[in-house]
Amino acid sequence: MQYQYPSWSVFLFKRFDFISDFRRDDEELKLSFGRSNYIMPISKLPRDIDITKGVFWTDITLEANEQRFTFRILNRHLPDQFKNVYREHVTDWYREKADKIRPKLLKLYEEVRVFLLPTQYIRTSTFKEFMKDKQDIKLNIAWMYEFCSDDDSETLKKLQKFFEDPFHSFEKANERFIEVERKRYESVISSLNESQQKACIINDDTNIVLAGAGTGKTKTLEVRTNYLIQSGRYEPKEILLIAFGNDAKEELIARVGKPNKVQAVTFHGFGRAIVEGKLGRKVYPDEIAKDEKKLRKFVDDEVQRLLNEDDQFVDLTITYFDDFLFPYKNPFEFESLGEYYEYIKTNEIRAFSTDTVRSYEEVNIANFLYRNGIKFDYERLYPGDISKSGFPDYHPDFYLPEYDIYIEHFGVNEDLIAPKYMKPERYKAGIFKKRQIHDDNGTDLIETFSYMQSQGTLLKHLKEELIKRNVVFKPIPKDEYLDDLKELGAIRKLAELAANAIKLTRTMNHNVETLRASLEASGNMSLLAAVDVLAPLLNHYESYLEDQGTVDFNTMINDAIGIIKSPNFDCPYKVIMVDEYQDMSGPRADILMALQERDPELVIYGVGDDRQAIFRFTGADLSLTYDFFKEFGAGKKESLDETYRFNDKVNKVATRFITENELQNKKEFKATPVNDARVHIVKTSEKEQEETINAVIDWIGENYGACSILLLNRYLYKKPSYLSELKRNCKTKGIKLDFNTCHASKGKEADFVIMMDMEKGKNGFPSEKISHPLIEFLLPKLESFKYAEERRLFYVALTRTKERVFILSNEENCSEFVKEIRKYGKKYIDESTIEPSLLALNVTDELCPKCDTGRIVKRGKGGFFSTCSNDPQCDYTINYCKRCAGPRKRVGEVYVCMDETCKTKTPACPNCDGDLRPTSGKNGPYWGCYKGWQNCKGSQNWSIYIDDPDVFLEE
Ligand SMILES: Nc1ncnc2c1ncn2[C@@H]1O[C@H](COP(=O)(O)OP(=O)(O)OP(=O)(O)O)[C@@H](O)[C@H]1O
Repeated sequence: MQYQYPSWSVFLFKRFDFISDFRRDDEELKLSFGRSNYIMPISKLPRDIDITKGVFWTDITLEANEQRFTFRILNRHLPDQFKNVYREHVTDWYREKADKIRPKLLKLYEEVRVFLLPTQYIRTSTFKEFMKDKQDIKLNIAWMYEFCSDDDSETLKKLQKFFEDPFHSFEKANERFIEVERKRYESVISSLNESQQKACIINDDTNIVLAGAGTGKTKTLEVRTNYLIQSGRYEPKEILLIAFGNDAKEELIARVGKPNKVQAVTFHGFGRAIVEGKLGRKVYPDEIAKDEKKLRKFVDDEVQRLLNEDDQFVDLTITYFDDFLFPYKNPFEFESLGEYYEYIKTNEIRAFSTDTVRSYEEVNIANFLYRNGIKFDYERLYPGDISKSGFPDYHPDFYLPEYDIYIEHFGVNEDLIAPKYMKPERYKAGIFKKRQIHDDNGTDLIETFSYMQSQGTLLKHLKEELIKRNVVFKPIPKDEYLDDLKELGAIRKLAELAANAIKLTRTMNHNVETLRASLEASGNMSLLAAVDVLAPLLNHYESYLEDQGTVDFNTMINDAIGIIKSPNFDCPYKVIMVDEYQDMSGPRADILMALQERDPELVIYGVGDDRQAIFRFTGADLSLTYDFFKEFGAGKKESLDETYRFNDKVNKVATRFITENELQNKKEFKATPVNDARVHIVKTSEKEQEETINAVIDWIGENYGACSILLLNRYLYKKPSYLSELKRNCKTKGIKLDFNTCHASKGKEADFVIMMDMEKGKNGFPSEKISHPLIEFLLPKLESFKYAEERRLFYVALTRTKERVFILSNEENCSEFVKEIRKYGKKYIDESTIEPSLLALNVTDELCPKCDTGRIVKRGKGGFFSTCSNDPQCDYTINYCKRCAGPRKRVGEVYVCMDETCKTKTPACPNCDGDLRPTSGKNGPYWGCYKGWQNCKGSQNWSIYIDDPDVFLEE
């Protein structure tokens, strides 16, 4: 339709700017207004236009290509008609366009519909391939609906929705597929719950099922294997199951492999089979690669040989021990004196010549003096006058009797500030008092400081000071020093370290050169001394394997990767399923990646639990679980939501404990509710543990009858010597008792768990052993959360139970973990079902006021005095009233019992804080200090107290 002008208006064209022409020309609208011509692409124009009518004139606005064009016409010039004509031209254009596009879109919709049909699990790669040529499609097609039939409109709406978020539609399609499959294969998967069924059916390129203990991960693997075969998707020979250890493999074979005729292997076995397949002959892993003890012996023998025959190795070893005799930690890193004492005790930091040195730095000084043949006494009583100092007695750290020189080591920084837990103000005042004592008495004092140790100048400074005083250095011969190192156990530990480092260097695919290079690159220069000692041992190991014609697991895995990457390798598997995926290590993941690269169709499926990752010490890297998709490419993650093994009370304790570490999976699982607490802390002591285990077994026997018990220990060497007796005792009650380490208990379950030896320390739980910095360097990075790995191990141990866990707590040396779960309250933690042992009763809940972490332990038959549980490092003692064992306080020269009905007095030592006791000497009875054994000579005249009826006399 053309815009029709009124015939009379023509004359106006000559006087005003009027529309002289307005029509559509294919894709454009053409408008002549006044003397100007406008061409506007219809695709850029709005469907309608605005007109604003005035009394005589109408304003018409057109916008196209970001240009705005407004013109004014007389109302008589029929603006409405103009508007209609405009609308008609544009609508025609859209209609024609819709007619052209509609069939293409309907075809596209059909393609999408068929793609999303629930006939298969759509893999991420398939989805990406499908979307490859559709990435740029942005469907703005709402305008089309008016030109389509109702049916077509509905279809187009669905298509538009798909392109708004294709990934969502893809996920929905897979959900529909899962629903269809659940119904279709109900008979195959009905033993699983809903979340397990989902996890069973997913089949993306990469799949990870992460779930907590007892949620049926292995069961899901079992049923999934059956489902994949029953549904005809895969043949048994196309499926491979992989476990980490031999025990786990055997379990996988029994539960999953055999019933489905599917192969189950370990990673090492898999690598070996690939290598043997290629070579057409058997390869043999060497005994020293298979057996840790044999490797230790192998390395130990070589260390001994080198120390006897190779001077250069001897020098390297001695240099190594200058820095690494004991694991060093700066005293300022500790929170309390107790923590510092625990570090000394735990790491068995002691000097060659004496057992009593209190700090790491003092040990260093003692060993330096010893190595240089300088005689010394440690903490000998100072004989000079100390009366002005206010000290009851004074024991300088070191005294060199041949030279009459004293050495004091002060635990302070450059500003003479001690760590907080040392009461810095008092400590600083003490430094000045000690200096004053030496000044007053004219004795020679050498001072050393903590900050010197951190700066690496401690021994240099000491040496300079000693040389200034003409002290003669007579270094003990190397042989003698080596003997001392042997006696201290340091050479044995070096061989142990080397064996471990050789294993890890191989596992992590390092050699001496790459190790040195990465230490240098990361600025770990001090560790180069350790690598210098390691190098000849590692070379010996490698040439031994070569000479024997044998291999280790690292060779098998690396060779297997090489073969997989070679052109002729043909992988028979289409699905690889890994149990306990959280134990994955870098080289093992490399095998899977090499297979995946070879065949992009390969499905990788892992089931695991990040809470049960406890094998970092073998090279397992939890980041491979957290970053699963980053490593293997995009895929599907599922989790299981119900635990079948244990009740809600065990579940609550285990979940709360493990999720203290923010990084762990936070998911809560459903569990069967019970009313009472099912985690029991049983108070006992080291000496009474056997008795306590029997008490627990008796209680279980009486209350439950026939059942199974898993007795767990953090360490294999702590396996009870009386285990067979325990087993016999259990048998008579119809109870099956097994012993396991916590590590070996993974994957196992029993009605009851008894965790023995829960205590603090290097060989406690958590283990407070500081691992060597070289080992830490070789291992995958650990989260910074304190005891993260030990926490997971405790979680594994707790979650082996079906009914109850009994934690045997050595109260004299209480574990951090026990202290922590104690705080969960009576609803979850029970402490009264099993009676505490007698010695355990002596341990009070009171914390030591001196070191802050030890607990006060009542000692002596009547409990008349207490010590700190960090004894002997912490020397805190407190005496109670000798008559009633009540608290007392010092009043002048006597201690007075604060109990109003007792009020007994005990004479106090005038020289120290000890009690005086009736003593007989040459000249008859007198009051002598109890601390005579500590060289205190404090005494009082017998006659002073003898007539006072309140003074305690019995002894
Ligand atoms: N759907 C289910 N119904 C009943 N019992 C189940 C179900 N799923 C698993 N179980 C049972 O729960 C227990 C734990 O299962 P499974 O060993 O497969 O768990 P898991 O997750 O592998 O455990 P963990 O990680 O602690 O080794 C087994 O006794 C198993 O038979």
